[in-house]
Amino acid sequence: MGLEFDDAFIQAEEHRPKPYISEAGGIPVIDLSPIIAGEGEAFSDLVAEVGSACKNWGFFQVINHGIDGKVLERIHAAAREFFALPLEEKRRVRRGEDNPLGYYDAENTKNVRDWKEVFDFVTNESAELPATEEPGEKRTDVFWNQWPEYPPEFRDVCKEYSKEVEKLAYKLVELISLSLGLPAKRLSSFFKDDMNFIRLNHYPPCPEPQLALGVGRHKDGGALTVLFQDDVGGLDVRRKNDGEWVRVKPIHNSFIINVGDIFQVWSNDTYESVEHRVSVNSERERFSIPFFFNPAHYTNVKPLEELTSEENPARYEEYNWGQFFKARKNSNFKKLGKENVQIYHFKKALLAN
Ligand SMILES: O=C(O)CCC(=O)C(=O)O
Ligand SMILES: [Fe+2]
Repeated sequence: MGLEFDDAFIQAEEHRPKPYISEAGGIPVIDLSPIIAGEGEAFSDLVAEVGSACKNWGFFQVINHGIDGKVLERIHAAAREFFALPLEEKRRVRRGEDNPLGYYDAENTKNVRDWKEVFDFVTNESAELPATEEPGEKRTDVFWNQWPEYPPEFRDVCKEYSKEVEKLAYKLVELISLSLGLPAKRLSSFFKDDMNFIRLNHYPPCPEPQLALGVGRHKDGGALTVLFQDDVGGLDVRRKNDGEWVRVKPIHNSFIINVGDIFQVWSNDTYESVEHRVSVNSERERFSIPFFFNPAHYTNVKPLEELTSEENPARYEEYNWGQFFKARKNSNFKKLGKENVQIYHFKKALLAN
């Protein structure tokens, strides 16, 4: 394995995981089977359940989501085989300054190195980002997928997975829209030229699991995350009611869903993007696969008109999603020594009355 423990991985004392983290009283588990009917009492109950999970937790787990267990097995196996390759082989599809997609083993979250290696790809084969508005420079960035030669089925398996998970993400966005009192398809057009990407995460056993994290505490910047994890466990979510870290208990073939920053802004803080992190352990490697469901890069994000009023004015200034994404990507790549962009930077100073 390529990772060797050094000081770059050490979290400040207040951010280190406690030796024991409770799985009790964790995030809600929601049965999605009423989606098939799409109406009726069970469906309305489902919408209400999704709404209260988004409001109280920002996170929930779904079962009976309609994705065949074999699809999950195939992507899990492909990830396992890819990360087991020699480092030189993985580095043939390495992420670089000009293209942030592919293999990478030196990502920082909030300027501390994560104990993980990743492989990123976009679901649209390539993705375009808006021009950088720097003096003397007008450049459009294009990201493109870099597919490894081994395992040979890797690309097809990734494509199969992305198609399935994208369908699920659309359904979840519809449920969340309904839960906010909006028409089911209210948000669909934002995702027309989406900028979705999938990350394969591999967290090797860590010699110092009490000092490091697989991913440091953060909030997801996009609209919605649909995460598959294996049965090892390690995802910790900050519980809203008391600020405690709770471990998400793995449920075989389930997905973990969380609303990202964009939903927080669209819903004008009705739903909140919740902090989470990944703890590692010294014995077992862990795999996880987040799908980040994002609108088109040209989307300007702001609170939805239907959800604001004179009594509940918009709490955020509009911001451009593509620029936000790019700023985040750069700060993950480089140790910048400063805070990366956050949605509270767009929060309006509201006059108290
Ligand atoms: O591995 C996990 O469980 C979560 C990873 C994560 O939060 C992320 O990649 O944004
Ligand atoms: Fe995350």
